[in-house]
Amino acid sequence: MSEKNVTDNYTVSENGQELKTSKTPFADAPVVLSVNHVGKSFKLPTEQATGLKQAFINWTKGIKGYKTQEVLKDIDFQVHQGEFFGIVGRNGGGKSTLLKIISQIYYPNKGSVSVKGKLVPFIELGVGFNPELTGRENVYLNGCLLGFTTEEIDAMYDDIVEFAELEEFMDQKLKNYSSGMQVRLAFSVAIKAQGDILVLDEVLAVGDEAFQRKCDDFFTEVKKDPTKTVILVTHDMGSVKKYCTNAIMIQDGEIVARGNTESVADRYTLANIEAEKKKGEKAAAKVREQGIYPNGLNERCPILRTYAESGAVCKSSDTFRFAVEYQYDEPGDFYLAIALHDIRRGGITFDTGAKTFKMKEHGHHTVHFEMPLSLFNNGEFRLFTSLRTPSPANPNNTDMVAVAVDERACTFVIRDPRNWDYALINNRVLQIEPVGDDVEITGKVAQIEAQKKGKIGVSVAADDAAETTAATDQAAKTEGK
Ligand SMILES: Nc1ncnc2c1ncn2[C@@H]1O[C@H](COP(=O)(O)OP(=O)(O)OP(=O)(O)O)[C@@H](O)[C@H]1O
Repeated sequence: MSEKNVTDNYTVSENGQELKTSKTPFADAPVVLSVNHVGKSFKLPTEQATGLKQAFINWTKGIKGYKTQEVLKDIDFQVHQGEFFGIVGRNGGGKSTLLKIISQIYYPNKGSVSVKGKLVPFIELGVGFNPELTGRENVYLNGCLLGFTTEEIDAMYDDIVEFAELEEFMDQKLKNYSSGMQVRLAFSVAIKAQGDILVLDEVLAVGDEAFQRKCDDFFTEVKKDPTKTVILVTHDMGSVKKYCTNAIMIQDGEIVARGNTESVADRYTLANIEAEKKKGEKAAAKVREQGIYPNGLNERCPILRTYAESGAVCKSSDTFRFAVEYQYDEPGDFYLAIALHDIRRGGITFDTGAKTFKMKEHGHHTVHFEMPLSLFNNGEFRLFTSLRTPSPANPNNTDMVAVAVDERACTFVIRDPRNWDYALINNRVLQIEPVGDDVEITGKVAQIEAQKKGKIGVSVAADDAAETTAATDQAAKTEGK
């Protein structure tokens, strides 16, 4: 794996292959967090000695009674002032451990961390809060633990309470708060405290929809402030792309991708898809060996899974190829129906219909399909396949025998710099035409039109993907919420 100095260039590298490099706009800002070759391991107990005699026997046999788990291996990166820095990775990769080391909750076994400025962590709920104290007392206690003076907390108190929307509850004991209210208070203290570096584990930043919207607005604002630095651990690639200026991906305690947020997000999505595929293969093997049927399958159809045969991160110009593996031994007609689910927006975007694909082969078989993606804007999609037989009561209808869900469904994403993110269908394939002469088509759509008519030979630049009017932006924002 080759990596460039993140202070000068963004680099995503995997198996020695550089994916993308560009100059970071924060390269000239001072470094506020430096994580230098950090390593961390934990001792996990294996055999416990029940007494001195056993301890002695274990010692003579060289049995230590614990094994060492290396959770972080040589983590090395820097964060500049003003950056919104994302840390992504699959479960158990070591992200929380890294945040705890950055926040001085854990010490590293090797390497060092240096922080310039006041660092405010929000990584473990309940730390610094006492259920027996009131909301007001807890704000002061927590502020004090974060290193603020009483005068400083006085100055930010109203802001914290207003953001948490807990004005009427501040004199109640924390133990009487709902869990959502506790999260809101803790989160508000963290983000409204006048720190320089905010360290956030996004998993904790939950709340109702209205509160999430406020957090969303806060992130958008803080991103514009060149004096504030945010370190965010998240599993949501939408947040990474929306807020982060730079990101790393941690896998098995190592940085496997760093830099450009798009590339890091794609790397993470691919890792998830790969892991899902492996789980699907394992489950299929288990069915064959042990006759255990996973969710959606049964003894009539013990195998049904859909998997990508082309890359799972696609462009609009790609044709997505996928396969469906099934086992069905009963005589008679049977069909495959395929539905396309839009993960981000919800809902079924497309359905082949129950009787479109009649299968010719019984037994254990794999069939292959392809689907052009030219219609869609950027998004995340999932293909669900069901195996169906004609309904005995009405042969025009079908009954579902089995359905491929969970890791047996197939996920793919469309990421194309020419596309917009918020609308489903791209404006190279669908346009609304004005009737009459009182509307002029301008901007990107006019360029596409002119291109189609052969008036201009240039292609639409990637930057145009960002071109949108304030009105449509607002509409999309409202829709998204
Ligand atoms: N105090 C501890 N003692 C022993 N093992 C620990 C401790 N803290 C973390 N681990 C182990 O370290 C590994 C990484 O955990 P960590 O919580 O850092 O991962 P993560 O990437 O944050 O995961 P997630 O996305 O699920 O939050 C796990 O195997 C976990 O069991």
